[in-house]
Amino acid sequence: MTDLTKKKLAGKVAIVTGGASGIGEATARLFAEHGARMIIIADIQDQLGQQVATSIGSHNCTYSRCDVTDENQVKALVELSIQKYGQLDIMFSNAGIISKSDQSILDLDFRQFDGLMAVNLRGMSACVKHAARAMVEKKVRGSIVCTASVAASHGTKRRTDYCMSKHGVLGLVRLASKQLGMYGIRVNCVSPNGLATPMTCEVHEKSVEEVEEIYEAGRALKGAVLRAEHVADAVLFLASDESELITGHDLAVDGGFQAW
Ligand SMILES: NC(=O)c1ccc[n+]([C@@H]2O[C@H](COP(=O)([O-])OP(=O)(O)OC[C@H]3O[C@@H](n4cnc5c(N)ncnc54)[C@H](O)[C@@H]3O)[C@@H](O)[C@H]2O)c1
Repeated sequence: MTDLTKKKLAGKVAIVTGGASGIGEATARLFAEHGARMIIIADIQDQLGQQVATSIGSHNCTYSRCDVTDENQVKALVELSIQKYGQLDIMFSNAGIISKSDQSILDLDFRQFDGLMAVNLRGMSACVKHAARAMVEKKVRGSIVCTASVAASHGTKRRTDYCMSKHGVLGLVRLASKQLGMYGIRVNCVSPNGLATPMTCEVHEKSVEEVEEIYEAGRALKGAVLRAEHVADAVLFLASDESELITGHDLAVDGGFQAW
């Protein structure tokens, strides 16, 4: 019989990139509720990241500055996990950005494109690479979860660079799941459609309520608001042993956005 009181991440060590805010913060909090031994919040917002870590508790959460665009910083982050906490069981590679300007392919600005790709695709690839290397070396049957988006599998009328970057994340997840399966390492992603986080409120220049209204219109499922906690639930499932046989999967958390 399933033990409903069992903590799903008991004893696990996890890294959450972009953990100072939004989906990453909600996930770090949920990982702590589910008994993770240590959660390392990695971000570039030092004050916020430290605040989140302190509010979760210094016994099971810490903040470490890491700019995911710099491979050496990602490598050092993973080494910190191994040196201080003995292993790395879960990498939630979630840090991401969205461009302010709403360019189409006709006016694609490659400076902006390069800046976004450096975080959303190169940064994510560095996190998968170094987490996987540590897991292979330590013979840990780890779980790597990336944050993709509904824009990973659909074309968009706007946000050209973002859409391309998230298609790349889906490719990364699929190929890494094939390549790392022989080591017992699983690689999956979650794909939310729009929700109100600091990132989307800033880009739309609108309040939380206004942003929620914009995205709600695109969903089949009415009467529920998509929040970061819903995405965190999906990440927890993919990070935990409950999804032991699931790899290479893109789990949509979109209220039926992709159902047509
Ligand atoms: N909010 C949405 O509607 C939505 C939908 C689909 C996918 N996503 C994805 O969810 C992820 C999290 O976004 P969010 O909505 O929670 O936004 P957010 O802005 O609240 O959180 C993103 C975090 O990533 C951090 N970050 C940015 N650049 C970084 C870097 N170079 N190195 C380390 N950390 C960095 C930020 O400081 C921030 O704390 C992103 O990958 C985003 O693309 C968001």
